[in-house]
Amino acid sequence: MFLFRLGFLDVGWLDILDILLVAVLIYQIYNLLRGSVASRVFVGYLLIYLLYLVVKALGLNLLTTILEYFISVGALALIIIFQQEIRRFLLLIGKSTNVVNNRLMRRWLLRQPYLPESITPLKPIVDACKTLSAEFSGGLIVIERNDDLDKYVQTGELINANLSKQLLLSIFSQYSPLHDGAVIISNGRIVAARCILPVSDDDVLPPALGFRHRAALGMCEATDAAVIAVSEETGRLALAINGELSTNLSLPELESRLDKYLNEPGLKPLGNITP
Ligand SMILES: Nc1ncnc2c1ncn2[C@@H]1O[C@H](COP(=O)(O)OP(=O)(O)OP(=O)(O)O)[C@@H](O)[C@H]1O
Repeated sequence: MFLFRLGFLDVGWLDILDILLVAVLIYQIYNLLRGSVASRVFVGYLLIYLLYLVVKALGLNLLTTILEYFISVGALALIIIFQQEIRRFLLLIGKSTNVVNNRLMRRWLLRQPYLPESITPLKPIVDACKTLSAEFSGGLIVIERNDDLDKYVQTGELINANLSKQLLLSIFSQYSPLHDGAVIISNGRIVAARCILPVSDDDVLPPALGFRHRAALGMCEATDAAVIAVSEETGRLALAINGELSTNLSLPELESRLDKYLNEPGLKPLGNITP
């Protein structure tokens, strides 16, 4: 598998593949830790490891032995320090390979027949967000994509009604007994309200953002749903998708991001946003 020679090094296809895989891994770890205290610990550990390699190459035996001990104990310490990040990383991997909860995979693997789904129009959702934002009413709206959200539906009150802007506004009205928690929307229907979502423990979130936003982020870390949070304090709109929370979105931005994410080719159709 020899490809070319770099100085005294023989480089093959497998070496290139190896380098690419390590680069992807380091990039993913960097993305996961970006901005957190853990990232500084990671850089510190990496520097000590580089020092170890240099010291070993120079043949400084005593220092090499000390650093070897430090690195092996450090590996254990890293697992403890990074437990939240490791958990999030494993959750992301599990989410992307989630066969049981993924309806497309289930259909394909278990040969379940294709049942035509009704579509979720985005316009009533976006219109409701506009009003909620203007009136400084808090809102938390989960829109199902492929992952089954039944587990979260069970934590709230079942509604199973046609999706409409008015119904969403009634649910999130401060006088409604259902306004706390999240609304879950699936296949053009408001399935449940007052649902409890998993809360993210990401320490990169600005302290100004409270549990509504943490719940939005937590839900999109655990599933592939899109989650909209309307802030009661500021009226600002935020959208959580694929483990990332985008805050301070304008209404057109919210519309286009939702449209792009939910109507991606290969997914069940969810309808278009009409202006
Ligand atoms: N885990 C959760 N699941 C569902 N809803 C939640 C969860 N945690 C909080 N909420 C909802 O968020 C509401 C407000 O929480 P909080 O004030 O901490 O949020 P926030 O992010 O600061 O948003 P806001 O800007 O609207 O105040 C709660 O009353 C509740 O309705």
